[in-house]
Amino acid sequence: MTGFRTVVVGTGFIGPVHVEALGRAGVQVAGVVGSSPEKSIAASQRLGLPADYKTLDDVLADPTVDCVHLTTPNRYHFDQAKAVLQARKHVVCEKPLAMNSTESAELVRIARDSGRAAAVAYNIRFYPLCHEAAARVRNDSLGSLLHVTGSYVQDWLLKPTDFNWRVLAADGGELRAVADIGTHWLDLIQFISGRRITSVCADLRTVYPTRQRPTGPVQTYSGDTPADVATEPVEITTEDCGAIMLRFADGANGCLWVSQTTAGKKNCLRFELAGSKQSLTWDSQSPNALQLGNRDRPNESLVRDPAAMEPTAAAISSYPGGHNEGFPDTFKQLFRSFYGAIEKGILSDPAPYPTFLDGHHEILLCEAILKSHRQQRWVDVASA
Ligand SMILES: NC(=O)C1=CN([C@@H]2O[C@H](COP(=O)(O)OP(=O)(O)OC[C@H]3O[C@@H](n4cnc5c(N)ncnc54)[C@H](OP(=O)(O)O)[C@@H]3O)[C@@H](O)[C@H]2O)C=CC1
Ligand SMILES: O=C1CO[C@H](CO)[C@@H](O)[C@@H]1O
Repeated sequence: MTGFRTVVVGTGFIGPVHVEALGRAGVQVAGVVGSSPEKSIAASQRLGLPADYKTLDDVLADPTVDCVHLTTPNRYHFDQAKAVLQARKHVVCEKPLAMNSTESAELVRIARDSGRAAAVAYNIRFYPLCHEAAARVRNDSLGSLLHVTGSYVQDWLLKPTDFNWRVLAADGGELRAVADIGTHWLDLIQFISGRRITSVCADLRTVYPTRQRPTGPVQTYSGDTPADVATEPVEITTEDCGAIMLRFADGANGCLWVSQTTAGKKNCLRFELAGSKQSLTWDSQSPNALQLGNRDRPNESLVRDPAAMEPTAAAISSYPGGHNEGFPDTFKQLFRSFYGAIEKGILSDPAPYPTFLDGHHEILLCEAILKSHRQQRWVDVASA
């Protein structure tokens, strides 16, 4: 990638992942911005970057910055993405795109009017074998799609003393586990299957209606709250886990289980796509193998190898077979796809990366899921 200058806003868990991946994708990182000027300077020093920008306003005022990546907590995404686009810069926003569909619809409109590219960081699409699965659906290897099942489970919020801004509806949104990790699965499955989910039926559960909040800040995945840290009880309305039945546009159906309270599962997304000829099974904790399930011949395991994969999957695979690729590589590939599309003049849908329209669709899905849970019935997903 030549010529792009990008700034990353947010310096917690995923901000530095963006910084590293941008460097590996060949995009110049011009700086990082934290929640205060002091934190911006400290993070710049930590990451070995110039400390030219103390706030997002500094970044927006600089015409030499082409693009801004937003890796802040969910409640800031709308205002920050809007400001970036209105400053006529490209934007990559972390998921979920916004706190509700009024916000996400407005962002879609602003992005369209801006003539700038706008992506949501649904990075899991960019595991090469997820692109391989999508190509195999398109070339009819699976036959017609019958059903799709799977889960996304973690354990970092297993204890009532585990705390993070995500558990608060005001910071993360009314839905938590579903919006935070479930939407990765829902985005991925719709990308692979090439079909929209049209109706949902959900049953969600808040395992801990009260959690203990440390009186100081807590970073994502920071582990157990130390015993000597003072805490206060906080009422929790967001869900820890839940099941969602799904109907797809062409009649296929399926279900998703989401949980942030499954001991031993650190960050585990699994799917099984069942077609009339073959099934595909994948697990994010072993991302370099895709299982092909056959009825009349032995099952097969496709090990990630550019020489043996469909061209679209080989194109996002940097290393030969046997040289494992993982989570950080997905961001590199997503950013290559995003900046590569801008270089080709692709600034809106359809695009080879998840767009703000995809992000808006995920918010509409979340709203249908919450409504379905509250009313305990099937709910149609509103059209984007
Ligand atoms: N695609 C993926 O795989 C992942 C996506 N995410 C998404 O990324 C986002 C951030 O999550 P995560 O990194 O885990 O969160 P963290 O809490 O670890 O980090 C958030 C960062 O945002 C900074 N921040 C807060 N408010 C502002 C502000 N107004 N301006 C600038 N910076 C601010 C914080 O600074 P300070 O600490 O100084 O307050 C902190 O550096 C979320 O939307 C999340 O859903 C997260 C993880 C993985
Ligand atoms: O992919 C992810 C890994 O876990 C994080 C913490 O729950 C999520 O926010 C994130 O989207």
